[in-house]
Amino acid sequence: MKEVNPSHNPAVSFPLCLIGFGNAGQAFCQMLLEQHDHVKGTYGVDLQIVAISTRSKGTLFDPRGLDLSEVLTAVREGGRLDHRQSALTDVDPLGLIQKCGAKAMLELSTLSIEDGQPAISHIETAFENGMHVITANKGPLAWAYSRLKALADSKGLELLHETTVMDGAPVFNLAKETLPGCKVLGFKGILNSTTNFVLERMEAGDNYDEALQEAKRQGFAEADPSLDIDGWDAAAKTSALINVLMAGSTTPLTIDRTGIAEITLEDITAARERGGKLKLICEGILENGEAKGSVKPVFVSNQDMFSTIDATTSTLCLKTDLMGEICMVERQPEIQQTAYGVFSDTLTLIRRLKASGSL
Ligand SMILES: NC(=O)C1=CN([C@@H]2O[C@H](COP(=O)(O)OP(=O)(O)OC[C@H]3O[C@@H](n4cnc5c(N)ncnc54)[C@H](OP(=O)(O)O)[C@@H]3O)[C@@H](O)[C@H]2O)C=CC1
Ligand SMILES: N[C@@H](CC=O)C(=O)O
Repeated sequence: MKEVNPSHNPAVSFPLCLIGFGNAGQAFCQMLLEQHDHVKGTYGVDLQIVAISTRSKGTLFDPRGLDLSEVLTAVREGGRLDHRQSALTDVDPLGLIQKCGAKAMLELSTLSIEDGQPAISHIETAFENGMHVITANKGPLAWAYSRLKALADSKGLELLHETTVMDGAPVFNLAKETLPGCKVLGFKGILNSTTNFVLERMEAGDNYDEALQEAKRQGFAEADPSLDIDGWDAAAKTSALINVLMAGSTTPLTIDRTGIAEITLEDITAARERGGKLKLICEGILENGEAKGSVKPVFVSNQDMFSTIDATTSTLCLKTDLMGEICMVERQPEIQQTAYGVFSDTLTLIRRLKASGSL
């Protein structure tokens, strides 16, 4: 759909606050730099990042909007955000969310598998301060989705989270927006790029440690890659899918989880000799009316579509009551596809606000 700013009115300023400025935050800002004028021309909205918080690289706040090009150069060249002294602040993330005056807070901080914190508090504080929320961090969905969604609804605010599973591929949008009347009864997928990549490299005879280093270098491994290897990231995604699409109340701890740490070259060779591969499979099922999840390495035969899911590629098959099974494949995503997930949620938010007349 082509939407053009029809009124030729001056663009409406739309300030954003970023909590977290690592691989995803920086890639999103790069995309925003490139797409800013297009968004302004199409939607009549002037997207401005007014605040950025990190754990160790510094915090920035400028209500007039930060110069993204300068910020990106500073962090890439010096590893810190101190490009302009006047924008530097030492306020903590919650204080920054309270004072920044943004219309939306983007939660792009590190996954915390034990409890989803402090990202859950960041989101609650944003809602308490009248901000919409976009999260790439799956912890809050895995630990507190129904509570956060209820809070958002009670305040007439949006909670958007497309990036949490399969980056920018429209997984949640597919189920929520394009399959009216359909119930999701279960799902099966390969949802963790790092483990899929490492297993494939091991199949090719490469060294496990080198494969993991490469996943870190390319920016898709978690800050603590044991969260990928031990199946925790996949468990958080499985939990998020169950909680959002199947009205479940799981956490990563209630997902039946086995990672790939124990898989040996002998296991991989044995799978090849049996005519297949080992893949880390995520599943959600309904058992006696209760939604349950599992993550485990499974033998997949070479005739199975899942055996073609190579490198960082991921896939998800949804089992529905009225539309049978629908599968989506995200072919070899890079960090740009993560950035697109956040960018697409930003546009979804703008479109919804415009449609409801609140922008
Ligand atoms: N990378 C990917 O391909 C994808 C990532 N995701 C999710 O997106 C999120 C971000 O990922 P990514 O950018 O790769 O992760 P990074 O580790 O590269 O970046 C995380 C950022 O969050 C900051 N941070 C951590 N804790 C806090 C805190 N308490 N307060 C403020 N800032 C904090 C870090 O600060 P500092 O810079 O000082 O370390 C860093 O800037 C994660 O939750 C991840 O699971 C989702 C889909 C794909
Ligand atoms: N660490 C994750 C990144 C995206 O969620 C992965 O490897 O899939």
